[in-house]
Amino acid sequence: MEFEVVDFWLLVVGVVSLILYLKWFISNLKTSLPPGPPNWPIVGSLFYLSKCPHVAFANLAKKYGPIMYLRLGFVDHVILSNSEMAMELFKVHDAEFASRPKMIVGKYLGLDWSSITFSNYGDHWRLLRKIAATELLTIARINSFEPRRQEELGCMVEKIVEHSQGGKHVDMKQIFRELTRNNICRMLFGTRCETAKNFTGTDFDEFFNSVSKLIDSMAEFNLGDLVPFLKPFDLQGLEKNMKLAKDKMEHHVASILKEYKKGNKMVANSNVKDFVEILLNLDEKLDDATIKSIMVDMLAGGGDTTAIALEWALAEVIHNPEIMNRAREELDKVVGTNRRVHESDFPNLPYLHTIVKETLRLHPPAALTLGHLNVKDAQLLHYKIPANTTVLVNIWAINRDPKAWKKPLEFIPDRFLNNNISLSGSNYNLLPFGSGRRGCPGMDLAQHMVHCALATLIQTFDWSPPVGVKPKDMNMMEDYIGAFVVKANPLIVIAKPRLPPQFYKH
Ligand code: HEM
Repeated sequence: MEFEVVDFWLLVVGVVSLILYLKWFISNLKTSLPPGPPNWPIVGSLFYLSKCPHVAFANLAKKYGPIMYLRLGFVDHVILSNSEMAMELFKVHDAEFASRPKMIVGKYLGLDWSSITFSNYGDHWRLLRKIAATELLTIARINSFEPRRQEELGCMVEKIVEHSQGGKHVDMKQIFRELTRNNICRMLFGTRCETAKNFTGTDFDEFFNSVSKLIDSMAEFNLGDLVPFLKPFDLQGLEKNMKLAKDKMEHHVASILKEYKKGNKMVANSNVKDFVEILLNLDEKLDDATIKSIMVDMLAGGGDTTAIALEWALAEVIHNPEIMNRAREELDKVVGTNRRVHESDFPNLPYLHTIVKETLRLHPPAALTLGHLNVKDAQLLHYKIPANTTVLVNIWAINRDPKAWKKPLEFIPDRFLNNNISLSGSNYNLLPFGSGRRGCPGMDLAQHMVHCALATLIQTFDWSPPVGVKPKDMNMMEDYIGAFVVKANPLIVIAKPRLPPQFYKH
C-alpha cells in the first residue's frame, strides 16, 4: 500500500517536471535569438562587416533572413531588412525600442547625449521633440521661411551661372552644400553662413567641417563602443578627433547664442522669428546647454542629408533625359516661363513629387536608421531581444526590396503616379526618414528644400553631363561616407541658362 502511494507521488512529480521542462523548452524555442552569422570570441561578427555596412547587412540577410542577430564586439545587434520587420518594430514595439545606444559619438555630436538625436527615450527627449514638432518644424513655421529659401535659390542660380561661364563644368555637390547649409543657418539665426562670420566671427565652414568629422566618425564602428574595455585606449584615435571637432562646433553655436542673449538679433526688423529667438522665449525656460544641443540637431541633421538627396535627384534626371523633359514640360505648363517656380506651385506639380520620392527610395541618404535600443528584454515576432540590443533598420535594403518594388534598381518615378504612397513613414516599404517616434522630425522641411531646389534647377537650366559623356554612361556608383550613401563621384555637369536674363539676377 505504502509503495503504491510513493509510486503515485513519484509519478505526479515526474509528470509535472516533464510538463514544466517541456514548457520551458518550447518557450525557449519560441523566444530564441534571431538567426545570424557565427559569432567569434571577442570580435563577434565584426569580420562580416565592410566599408558599406548596409550592403554587408543586405547580403547577410539573404542568407539569415529579414531579422538577424549579430554580436559586434560585446554588443548585441539586430538588423531588420524588410517591411514586415520594420512594421513590427515601428508599429508594434515602437516605444520599447525608442531609446538610443550610448555611443561615444553622442558625447561629442550630441553634446553629452543631450540632443534630440542622441538622448535616451524619456522626459528630456519628449520635451525636445515636442519643441521641434510644435515650435520649430511645423508647416506654418517652414512656410514662414519661404522668402529666405527663395533668396537662397536666387543665390544658387547666380552661382551656377558664374561657375559655368565659358562652358565650364559646375561642381553641384559644393553648390548644394552651400544652399542647404545657408537655408538651415537662415532658419536658426537669420543670416547666411558668411554673414554670421562678419557678425560674430563664427566660421560656419569650420563649424560644418567639425560636424562632418563627427558624422564621419559615426560611419566607422568605434572599437570603444563595441569592446568596452578598449574604450580608454581610443585605439583608432577617433575620440581625440571627436573632442577637437566638438570643441569647435560648440564654440560656434555658443557665440551665436551669446549675441542673441545680448539682444543682438542678426537680422534687424524681421517679422520672421528665428529658431534661436523662439528657443530663448519658450514658456518652458531652456538652459543654454539644451538650446545649443537643439541648434546642433538642426544644423547637423538638416544640412548635408538634404544636399545629398538633391545631388542624387539632379544626377538621376540628367542620367534620364526623358524624365527631365517630362518634369520640365510640367513646370512650363503650370508655372510658365515668366516667373520662377514658388512653393505654392507644388500641389500642381505631381510629376516633380514622383521624382523626389523615387530619389529618396533608390538613394536614401541615411542607409540605416540610427540605433534603436530596448532598455528591457523584449521580443520581435517570436524572437528574444535581450535588453540593451542595438536595433538597426536597413532602409537602403527595404527601399529596394524586389518583393516590394518592380525593377527596384531602376529609377522609375512613374511608380508613384496615381497612388498616395507617402514618405512619412506610414508605408513600411519606403522609409527614407525612418518611422515611429524616433522618425525624422525634419522630413517636411527636407522635402520643401529638395522640391523647391530641384524645380528651380529644372526650370532655369539645360543640363548635360561633362563633355564626352552620354547621359546613360554617367557614373551613378554609390559610396558610403560619414554614415551617408553619397555619389561616389561628385556631380560635375554643364549648365546652360534657358530663360531670359532677368531670371539669373538675384
Ligand atoms: C533628406 C533629408 C533627411 C533625411 C533622409 C533624414 C533621415 C533621417 C533618419 C533616417 C533618421 C533616423 C530615424 C531613426 O533612427 O529611426 C533621422 C533622424 C533625425 N533627423 Fe533627419 N533626415 C533628413 C533631414 C533632416 C532635417 C532637415 C532635420 C532638421 C532640420 C533633421 C533632423 C533629424 C533629427 C533631430 C533626428 C533625430 C530624431 C530622434 O532621435 O528623435 N533631419 N533623419
